[in-house]
Amino acid sequence: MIVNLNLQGKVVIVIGGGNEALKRINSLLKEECQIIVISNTINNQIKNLIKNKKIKFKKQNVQDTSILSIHKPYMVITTTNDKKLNQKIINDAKSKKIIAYSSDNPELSDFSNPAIIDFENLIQIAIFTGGKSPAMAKKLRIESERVFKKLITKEEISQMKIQNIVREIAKNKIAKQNERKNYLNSIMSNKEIKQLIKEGQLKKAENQARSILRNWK
Ligand SMILES: C[C@@]1(CC(=O)O)C2=NC(=C\c3[nH]c(c(CCC(=O)O)c3CC(=O)O)Cc3[nH]c(c(CC(=O)O)c3CCC(=O)O)/C=C3\N/C(=C\2)[C@@H](CCC(=O)O)[C@]3(C)CC(=O)O)/[C@H]1CCC(=O)O
Ligand SMILES: NC(=O)c1ccc[n+]([C@@H]2O[C@H](COP(=O)([O-])OP(=O)(O)OC[C@H]3O[C@@H](n4cnc5c(N)ncnc54)[C@H](O)[C@@H]3O)[C@@H](O)[C@H]2O)c1
Repeated sequence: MIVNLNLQGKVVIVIGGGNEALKRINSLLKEECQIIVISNTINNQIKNLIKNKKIKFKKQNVQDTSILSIHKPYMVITTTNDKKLNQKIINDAKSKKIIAYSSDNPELSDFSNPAIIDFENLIQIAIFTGGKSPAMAKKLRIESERVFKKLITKEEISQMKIQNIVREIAKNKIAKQNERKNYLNSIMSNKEIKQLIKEGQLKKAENQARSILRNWK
């Protein structure tokens, strides 16, 4: 089942510092969680992230699962090239009710990683083959990215940003969900707002949406 995990403010440990660790760190960076990398070596890109204070680093040769009791993470991702160690970590994490993922063990992991098409961290499209062919997931991601980039316009992304703002206000202002839906749809199809978005006048478009909300009966 594809779900979206909320990791905001949570501690996530990544064990290992190679290419696979980097892939996992890059997707975690969008989640506003606290990332701690534990490894005996790290590649240059991870080094840069540490230098820029995006992630924390503990140089350590991991031999047992004591790091789980020490750091008490919400999630652990193990990416070492030592299959036995990865397995030990993932098993102990499960017994401690920590969400666990191992790059070399999809069967034991609590979640998997689809190929993702991302638009400004506002829209994500996932392609998943259920472990049948990650390489095909990547190929289809690259092909569909081209199509979706044509399909989803800059104006629609701006509309989404406005919807996000006025939707929150509407939750307090309009009691009935059905009415809120009508209001949000009216903003989406409002010609004046569409025109302002087209002209790049986003603040004016937002104010117009706010004004319609103020007068909504
Ligand atoms: C989609 C993507 C997302 C991401 O990684 O974030 C992703 N793998 C990608 C690429 C890729 N991975 C591998 C190759 C080489 C070809 C090959 O071996 O097949 C390529 C292609 C390349 O690199 O070009 C090797 C590989 N992958 C896995 C194993 C272990 C195993 O199968 O046991 C091994 C063998 C390791 C070894 O041999 O040591 C397992 C998984 N890989 C998954 C995701 C999950 C299933 C997703 C699905 O089914 O759709 C799953 C189950 C992991 C999980 O649980 O999350 C990302 C593309 C991102 C993009 O560019 O968009
Ligand atoms: N899921 C996927 O899509 C996918 C893709 C490629 C590879 N993999 C798997 O991911 C694993 C890692 O791949 P990689 O390319 O990052 O490998 P790598 O060899 O580049 O990196 C392994 C890292 O783990 C660290 N490490 C190893 N033993 C350690 C220990 N005891 N304590 C601390 N750190 C330790 C190493 O220092 C290194 O930084 C492999 O097992 C591979 O099979 C999965």
